[in-house]
Amino acid sequence: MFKYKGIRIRRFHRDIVFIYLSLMSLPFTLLSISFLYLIYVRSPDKVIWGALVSAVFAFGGAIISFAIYKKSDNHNGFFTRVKHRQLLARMIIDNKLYLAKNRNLNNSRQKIIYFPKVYYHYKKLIITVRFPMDLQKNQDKFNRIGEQLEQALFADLFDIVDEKGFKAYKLINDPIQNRINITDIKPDSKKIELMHGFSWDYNKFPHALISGITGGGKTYFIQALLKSFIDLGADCYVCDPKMSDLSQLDQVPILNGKIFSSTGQINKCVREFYEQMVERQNEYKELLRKAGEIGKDYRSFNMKPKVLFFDEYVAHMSNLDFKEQEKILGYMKQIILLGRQLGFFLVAGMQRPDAKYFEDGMRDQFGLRVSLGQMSRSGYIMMFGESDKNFKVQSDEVRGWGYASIGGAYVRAFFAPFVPPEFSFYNYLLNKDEPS
Ligand SMILES: Nc1ncnc2c1ncn2[C@@H]1O[C@H](COP(=O)(O)OP(=O)(O)OP(=O)(O)O)[C@@H](O)[C@H]1O
Repeated sequence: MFKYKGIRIRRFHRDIVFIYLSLMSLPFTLLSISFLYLIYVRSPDKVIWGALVSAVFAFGGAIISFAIYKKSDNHNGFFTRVKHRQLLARMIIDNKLYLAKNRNLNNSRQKIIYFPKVYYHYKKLIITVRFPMDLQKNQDKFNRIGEQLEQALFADLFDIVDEKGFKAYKLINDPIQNRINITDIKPDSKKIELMHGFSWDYNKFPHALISGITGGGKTYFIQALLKSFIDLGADCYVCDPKMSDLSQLDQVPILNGKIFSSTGQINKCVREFYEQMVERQNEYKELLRKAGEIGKDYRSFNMKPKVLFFDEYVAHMSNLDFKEQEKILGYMKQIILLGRQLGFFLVAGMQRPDAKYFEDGMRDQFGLRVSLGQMSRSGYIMMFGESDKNFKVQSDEVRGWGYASIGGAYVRAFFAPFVPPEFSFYNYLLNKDEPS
């Protein structure tokens, strides 16, 4: 079946921006020339004045064209995409990724006999660049071109797909542009949008693991998830041993009595959350038996989701004695294992996912994994496993940035929903009705 691969990159694309600008200025230039010609024919004595007016008009046209170009060269505008094509053409030409031969023995000028079939495709914020796998001289280079593409296009590589005859690199253009505001998160029974074009299907990939250096934005991101689940009508519980901003939320009716900070309270909360899940499991089995169906989940029986937010999970665990640790770990494993179908979700925050408290492949069971702020290579490996991702650092001015992966897919650059200074989470929750 025919599949649209995108716009083929041609040699002339190396100057495509200039070509577009010239075409846009052309009407102005033609009008100027016509005007000058008219003056010359009708009043030759005013030709100097006419030339001046024409020049100003043509120059104005060039400026307008340039202004349109500048305006459209951001936010994934038309010229951003034109520029990408220019960059790709230049990359192919400057790196001699084509085949050429001398025109003849006496002429050292070269004739290109093979220009690779590279395609550029852009849809819904995603750039796909396809390189040919045609056994030509550069196939090896095209197999390892991801990092170069990221740098040239100023984009984040999030997937590489092998297609028939092509290798497709998928990138997000300047990912910070896809950042959303905390007030723009509109969760539904299927997903929570975390960035434009990046949503978390929490039923399919349940539980979230969030790590981050101090000041990386963990608490803010946990707040964004808490807000989303509360908006969904979920029953939320918060364990916050650090007594951060989250602890203050105990004052709002919707979270009253559901925020825990001391070691004893937190252990009790985890145990009770687990017990509620076991209770629901029995109820669910009964309902399922009556309905005589399989393959359903909590949503089929109008059960509301329940979410346990556990910040500083590792710090809390390291304060417990061995016996208590075993107990909490046991509850956590069960919640992770059975929670999806029953609508019991876990959002765990920590500085580093210490392997000691994530035994038996527990880490891989977290559907959403997010690291915030700059982490060490070993920290990234702990979060996402071994990957060839090129982890870059953002400027100090940007807060709440990091990397994310859903369902073990390719790790991608992430910007947590932006929380503007005027947004008061406390006031927002004050106006929320308690879940029935
Ligand atoms: N998503 C965001 N939107 C706006 N500002 C943010 C965001 N994330 C972080 N910040 C800024 O960074 C600061 C630190 O964020 P936060 O308190 O979430 O860090 P943290 O990782 O929880 O740190 P710690 O572990 O030390 O508490 C915030 O006070 C805020 O100014």
